[in-house]
Amino acid sequence: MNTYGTLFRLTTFGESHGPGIGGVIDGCPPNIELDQEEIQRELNRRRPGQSKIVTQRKESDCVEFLSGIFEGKTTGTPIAFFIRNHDAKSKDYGHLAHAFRPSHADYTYAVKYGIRDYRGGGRSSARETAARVVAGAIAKQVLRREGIRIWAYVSQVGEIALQKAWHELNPEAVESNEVRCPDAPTAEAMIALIRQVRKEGDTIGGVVSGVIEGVPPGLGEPVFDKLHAELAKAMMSINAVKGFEYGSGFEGAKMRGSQHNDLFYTDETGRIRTRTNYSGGIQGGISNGETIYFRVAFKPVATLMRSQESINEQGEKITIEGKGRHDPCVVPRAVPIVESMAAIVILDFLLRHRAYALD
Ligand SMILES: Cc1cc2nc3c(=O)[nH]c(=O)nc-3n(C[C@H](O)[C@H](O)[C@H](O)COP(=O)(O)O)c2cc1C
Ligand SMILES: C=C(O[C@@H]1CC(C(=O)O)=C[C@@H](OP(=O)(O)O)[C@H]1O)C(=O)O
Repeated sequence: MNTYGTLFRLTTFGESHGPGIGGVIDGCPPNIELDQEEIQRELNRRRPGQSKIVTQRKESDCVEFLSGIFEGKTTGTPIAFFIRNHDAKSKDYGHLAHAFRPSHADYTYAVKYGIRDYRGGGRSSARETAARVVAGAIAKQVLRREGIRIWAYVSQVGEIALQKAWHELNPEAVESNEVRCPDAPTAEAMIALIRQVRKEGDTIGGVVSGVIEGVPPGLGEPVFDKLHAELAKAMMSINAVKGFEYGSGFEGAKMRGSQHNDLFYTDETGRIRTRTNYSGGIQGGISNGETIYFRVAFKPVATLMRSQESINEQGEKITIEGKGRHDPCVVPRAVPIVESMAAIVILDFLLRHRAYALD
């Protein structure tokens, strides 16, 4: 479906080469003073054309709010918004009207619907994620009032992996370079690799790490809607995502219980804490009050600036030319998308948690 969330719900609409992209947020709490410039700043972090290592499509991505906000505050009614497309170059997609790009969504959309907007991949384009960033920026502002902070950063591009854990990093440094890795020497190496790959007409994958601090204990449902299950779904719903892990993740499979167990203690304020955090802040699908941290793996972008073998709608062998403006690596622009999806999930669970208490 085109809607996500239980109490804080986002519906998105639009295509990459249609008039624009937008959304409707239902269930946002009323009387929240919104900083609209901050929402625009978040969109600017995702915007195409923001640097030399991303797609060169030039969009201002200016968001226009149509409802749900009065005198700068949320009214509790649906918040509808629209972002107009200004720089779609649809002629770059003419050769794909009856052909399928390898590993994009052209074939699966054609087989599912029997009709597709081939221009820019239509609805399968990551342009849709602009709407998620608007909702995420609003959710983040609500969560900040609750002392919850969400941040993400690029921790890997190809084989270049940041060798520091989240707690050794300065979140303020994420925006200090165009790849969004908060460690300057690693960022430099990542940028050089993306430039090199782009020069070769190729693309490369990467990892975005996410951190959620200040989550109270008790968020999440115990069986199906486990907090980590919803985070996984939210992250896996982002274009080009191939993997999600939280806490010790796949590394945990190599460990023994005696190493992996997070031992409890009571701190000086009387709060129950754990000495280690292999659980990643979630036990039994419910937050335990420790920091939630996770990793999201993105594949290399499917559209290459070189020719590739493929087939057309008749199943005949063809060669697809590399054309248009594409990201050589998605992770620099995926950082605000990951933060946004995390914020939407956490706010939704916070509202669900509050619904348990009547006073
Ligand atoms: C921020 C971002 C930017 C992307 N840019 C491109 C792009 O320029 N070209 C492209 O072919 N795919 C791009 N993608 C990936 C496609 O949208 C994605 O591969 C496609 O929808 C097929 O879905 P799947 O890879 O999840 O199976 C991007 C993804 C993200 C998250
Ligand atoms: C437009 C955006 O990124 C696009 C994401 C995308 C894809 O296939 O996902 C392919 C390219 O689309 P187009 O060729 O139509 O410009 C990117 O530029 C955006 O993120 O706003």
